[in-house]
Amino acid sequence: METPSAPTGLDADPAHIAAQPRVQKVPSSALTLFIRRDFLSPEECAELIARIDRDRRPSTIADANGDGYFRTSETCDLDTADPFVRLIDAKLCAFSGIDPAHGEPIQGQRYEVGQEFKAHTDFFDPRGSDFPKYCAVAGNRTWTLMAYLNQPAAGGATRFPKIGKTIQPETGKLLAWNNRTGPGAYNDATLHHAMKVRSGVKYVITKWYRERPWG
Ligand SMILES: O=C(O)CCC(=O)C(=O)O
Ligand SMILES: [Fe+2]
Repeated sequence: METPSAPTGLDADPAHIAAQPRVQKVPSSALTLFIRRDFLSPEECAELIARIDRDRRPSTIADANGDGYFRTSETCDLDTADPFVRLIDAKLCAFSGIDPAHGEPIQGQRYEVGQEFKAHTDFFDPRGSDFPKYCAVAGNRTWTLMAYLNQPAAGGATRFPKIGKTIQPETGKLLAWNNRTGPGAYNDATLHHAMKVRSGVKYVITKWYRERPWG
């Protein structure tokens, strides 16, 4: 793995992301969304999958809406003391250019056949009842980085219905998007649906950044 340079910004600079090798910008005036294929190597993905399989638990949601099938996957809080996880985190922070202090610990998500995470935004609804619980200290989410760790045999795409874009899982492929349009302004065009896996198992990691330092 290359040694990532130290990130310094409090928010991602889209120009910093766009300037990196092999980065594609999804054409959309409504949403800043980048794709970087092969961001993680197959070996890095395999190491992360092993940790997710070992430590997974049922996923949860904020502002539960009464739909018990809204998010049926499993989640893993990757160990922030694990040197391998720290390397992956540094690589993500170098890509985003955001100060690591603003990052939540990386999570893993695992979906079996029929499991999904229905259309949602990663930012928390400032009017939602769970907002103080999740956002009092660090504020809302700013950027999302998400990497697919494998390619399930069928299904498991990530659909952004408001911009009409569906992204297929591929081992090591990274997505990065801005959840905000400006300070305190959250972008509904980030709505996305982790669609049902039809065959095989799907694994991803998610890295979310906050308006203020985490914890
Ligand atoms: O698994 C995916 O494709 C998306 C995951 C996601 O949206 C999330 O964990 O917030
Ligand atoms: Fe999400």
